[in-house]
Amino acid sequence: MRAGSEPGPPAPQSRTATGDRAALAPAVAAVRLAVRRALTGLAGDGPVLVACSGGADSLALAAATAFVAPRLGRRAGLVTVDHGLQPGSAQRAERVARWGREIGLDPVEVVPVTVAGRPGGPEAAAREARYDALLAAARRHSAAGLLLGHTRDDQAETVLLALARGAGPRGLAGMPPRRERDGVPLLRPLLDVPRDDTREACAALGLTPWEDPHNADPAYARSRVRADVLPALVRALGPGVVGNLARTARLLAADNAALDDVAAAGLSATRAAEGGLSVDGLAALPAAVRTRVLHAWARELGASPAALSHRHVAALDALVTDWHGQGAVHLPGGLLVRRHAGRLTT
Ligand SMILES: Nc1ncnc2c1ncn2[C@@H]1O[C@H](COP(=O)(O)OP(=O)(O)OP(=O)(O)O)[C@@H](O)[C@H]1O
Repeated sequence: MRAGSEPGPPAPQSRTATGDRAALAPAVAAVRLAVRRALTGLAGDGPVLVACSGGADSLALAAATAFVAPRLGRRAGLVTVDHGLQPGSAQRAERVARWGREIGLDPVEVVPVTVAGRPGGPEAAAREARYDALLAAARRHSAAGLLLGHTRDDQAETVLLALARGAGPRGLAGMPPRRERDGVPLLRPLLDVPRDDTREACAALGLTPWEDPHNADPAYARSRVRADVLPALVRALGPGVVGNLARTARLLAADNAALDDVAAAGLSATRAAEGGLSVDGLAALPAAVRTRVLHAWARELGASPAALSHRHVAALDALVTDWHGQGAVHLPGGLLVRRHAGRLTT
């Protein structure tokens, strides 16, 4: 989590934070190109909103968006969330907002959130509060997209963390460059941009990013991956590792999309006329499709995706493939699924 910034004075060589001479820096050009690709062909007339913490990634993203969006005939704004968790966070958020207005972003908003009282650990609670606030701001402004600053390095870390917890293809596909959440298109234009480029772009533009102490805190698995694991892999296997991990995510995302389509058709085909799903129909499907059908069905029944685990799906699958008269399967949300008369039913 990053929650504020202190954009510094313009560097001597740059006239403004988005000025022409700064465009000579290759990193600035790389970030702008990535933003241009993400915004080209974007549907809707509303502004795009950059979610900006003041960290290097979202600062470089905001600067590039302020430059690119008007050239594509699109308004661009900025939202910064004040989690209120660290002393001075409100002032930091105000500085980010002031900088955003100075470089021509409009609308610009600081949104304070209350993290306490939300379920989960402090990081998860802050993330939930942040996304709620960002999505609400995007809806308020009828935004065509909410832009997040995740980089290629974030993607590589996500893939490694997924591998380490034994995730399936869905987890290994990492973060999508684009997806709809609560009616708002979330865009991650920098997923192919190395983190070093966002830092270099900030330096070239004379911006001083805020360094979130959480990002270096070894209490968090992601921080340890960032500080120790990825650098060790790069030392052992070469600098291509980061890009390769991100490519694995892209490849798996494409496979997932195709398999999800097949599973949607499989779900329709296995629905029983009396309700529930036909066991024979499910048994005839390849395992990779069947487990997706069961996952999609469980969600349809009301199991929350966050709480639905590999274990739940495996237990549903066992009702089909390892039937020995076992009892009902408990799904999150108090749902019970049992096998009866050749069908899975609630
Ligand atoms: N305080 C904030 N205000 C606005 N946007 C933010 C804030 N913090 C993070 N973001 C946005 O989220 C992006 C990812 O930030 P970060 O990696 O710190 O979050 P995270 O906790 O890993 O979130 P995620 O669940 O998206 O992985 C940033 O690049 C930025 O676009």
